[in-house]
Amino acid sequence: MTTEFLKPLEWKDNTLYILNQLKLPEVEEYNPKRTVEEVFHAIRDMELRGAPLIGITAAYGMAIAAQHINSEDHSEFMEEMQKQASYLGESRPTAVNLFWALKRMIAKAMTLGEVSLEEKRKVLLEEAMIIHKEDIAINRAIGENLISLLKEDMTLMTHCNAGSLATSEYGTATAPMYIAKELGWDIKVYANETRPYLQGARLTAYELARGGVDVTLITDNMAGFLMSQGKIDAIITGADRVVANGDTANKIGTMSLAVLAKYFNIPFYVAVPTPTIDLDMETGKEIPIEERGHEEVTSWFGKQIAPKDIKVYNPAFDVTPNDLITAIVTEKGIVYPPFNENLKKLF
Ligand SMILES: CSC[C@H]1O[C@H](OP(=O)(O)O)[C@H](O)[C@@H]1O
Repeated sequence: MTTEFLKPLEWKDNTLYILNQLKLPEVEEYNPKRTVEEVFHAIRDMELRGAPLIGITAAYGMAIAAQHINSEDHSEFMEEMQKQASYLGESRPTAVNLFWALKRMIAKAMTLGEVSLEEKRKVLLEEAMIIHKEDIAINRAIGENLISLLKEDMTLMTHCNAGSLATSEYGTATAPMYIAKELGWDIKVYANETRPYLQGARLTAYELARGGVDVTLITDNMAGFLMSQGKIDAIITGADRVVANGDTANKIGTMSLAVLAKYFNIPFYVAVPTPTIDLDMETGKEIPIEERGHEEVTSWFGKQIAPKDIKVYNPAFDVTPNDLITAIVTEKGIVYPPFNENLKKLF
């Protein structure tokens, strides 16, 4: 039996509708985004989030940008498209998928010098839809590659949300979990709540339970204790940027899990589509780490949970050193160390 997934976005009636993840799990509300500014704020304010989904949304944002350009002159068209791409590129710095999608849309636009403005708009919308459709196939392939590393009765742990609410359909880290369920395997999953935005509690627990996967929610500080009890067979996370030597940026707390996994000798897998791999960066030291507002730590939806003016440090990501990663699983195959030699073979 196949899984029915929540759609984090939908292009309908020439409008981009985005599921507002800030309201999940209580409310499933889709909001229309008709301007580049609206798309920018949806990404920046995390109405939607997740590296691949950010890329897909930015691609639709560039299609929307084209609809607001009225010049038939190609150089004027490209100048405005570049401007909008730079603007969207300022929304969030860590997930390389954003920049990958923007570059791909600009490259497509550059090939359209000889066609009408109307045709440019049509082709760019089609390109965004292709990027979206490709992501669905990529995630299924990641799941099929990753499940070959698992056994039917395993207990897994995942961090943050790298599921259908961060991508399309199967997700990346969650892809083998959904496929295992479809195969009738007895896979159990522990989802870490993932402070401060609570992607695990609000999104992963929600989507896996909704999809019929056996999921248990824990707070982040329980992860090590579970591992010490021998209850975790493997840890699977997503990623926001994997660089040439395999160092991996992902949600804050991921690196701590990888250290614990090493200590307790538990396999640590990173599930990632190739657009999340950035070979232009040699090591994780180069990855820009987004810092977000203090209010995400001191309150939650208006409920003050810390002193209002307390000093706060709120990095949204950390970088897991490549030597803590067992394998990086992509749609093109499973990559083992030495990552600085093996990742580039994917391209
Ligand atoms: C497959 S999603 C990748 C990645 O994105 C999430 O970050 P955020 O929720 O801040 O966009 C998280 O790090 C996921 O693992």
